Amino acid sequence: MKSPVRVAVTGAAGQISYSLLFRIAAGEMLGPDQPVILQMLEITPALGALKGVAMELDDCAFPLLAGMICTDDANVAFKDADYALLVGARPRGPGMERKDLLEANAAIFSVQGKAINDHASRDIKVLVVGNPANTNALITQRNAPDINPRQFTAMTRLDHNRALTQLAQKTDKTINDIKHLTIWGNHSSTQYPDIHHATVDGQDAMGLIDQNWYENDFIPTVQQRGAAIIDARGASSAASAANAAIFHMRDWALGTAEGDWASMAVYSDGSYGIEEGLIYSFPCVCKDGDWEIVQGVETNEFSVAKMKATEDELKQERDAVSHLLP
Ligand SMILES: NC(=O)C1=CN([C@@H]2O[C@H](COP(=O)(O)OP(=O)(O)OC[C@H]3O[C@@H](n4cnc5c(N)ncnc54)[C@H](O)[C@@H]3O)[C@@H](O)[C@H]2O)C=CC1
Ligand SMILES: O=C([O-])CC(=O)C(=O)O
Repeated sequence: MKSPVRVAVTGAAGQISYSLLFRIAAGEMLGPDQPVILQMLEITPALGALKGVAMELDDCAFPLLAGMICTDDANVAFKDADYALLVGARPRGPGMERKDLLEANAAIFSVQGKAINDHASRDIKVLVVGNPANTNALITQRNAPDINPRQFTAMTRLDHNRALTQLAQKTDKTINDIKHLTIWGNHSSTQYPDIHHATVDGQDAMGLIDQNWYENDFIPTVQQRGAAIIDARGASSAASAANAAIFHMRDWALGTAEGDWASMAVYSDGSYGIEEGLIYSFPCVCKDGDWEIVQGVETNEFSVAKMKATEDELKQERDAVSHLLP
């Protein structure tokens, strides 16, 4: 058995964490031979509810759960953390865009970035889930100047998974038949779900569907899926978001599937002409605990326009929080 690693989870008494924590403790994120210590952060009024979650974790008797910390102090939650999942933030309601949450949520991430900088493991891997996720990840990263910016990522895996299922259902195949699908850009309604390189059971995806379905059905369905869940459920997606967080971290730590890639919002190095330093979703391959942006993916005029539109939105979001970016 390996020695335990420390996993910090914020918003630990919220609805996403109620799915997430149990799967981390069951070994679904870091593997069946990796014990974990859960370091759970909440705001003070939610500490009672968090205690209840910790009691349930106890009652699961997970063999891999090597310890738990419940706290309302970010400096304690991130102490020596090897992984951090930043979930704690307000969710949107009907009729809102995710960027409408910037004002309510952005300050959380500057505080937590500083706490990570001062207390976490120098090798920490950070995933930001709380919305607007890409810009919150940027705020976190910029407030943690002593840590390599590559270690701060945001979640577009839920969008990736949504796109897989839409394409599988349309082509009457399973998600296991699909490879090389990409979500570019922001986790927002400007994201660009791209299937130009995707294959379905070895066949070119674009040859199996028509352009009208792609542009007017598939793309808007994936872009608006979060809002559709809010309308249907009366609350934003939780179990599917937790699942995507598990997949993102699992792939980052243990590697992406052979012969495929995953969508991850990562620190742009200028690839595909995207401004350096933005947290932008790219096709990524992970190996040995590190990610790499897949290079050489061809982009036509349609794709370039969509990639640029979502980049422009990220620049606007960044400019709106410039006071939080040291
Ligand atoms: N990136 C993505 O694909 C997705 C992102 N989200 C986002 O995830 C976030 C959380 O969603 P839910 O769990 O449904 O919300 P929730 O409201 O059920 O839980 C959020 C929790 O965070 C806590 N919290 C607030 N401020 C905090 C702070 N400073 N430190 C620690 N904890 C804090 C709250 O007390 C609450 O318990 C939302 O911003 C939501 O929009 C949701 C689905 C998908
Ligand atoms: O739509 C929302 O506000 C929650 C979310 O990010 C998603 O489900 O993708």
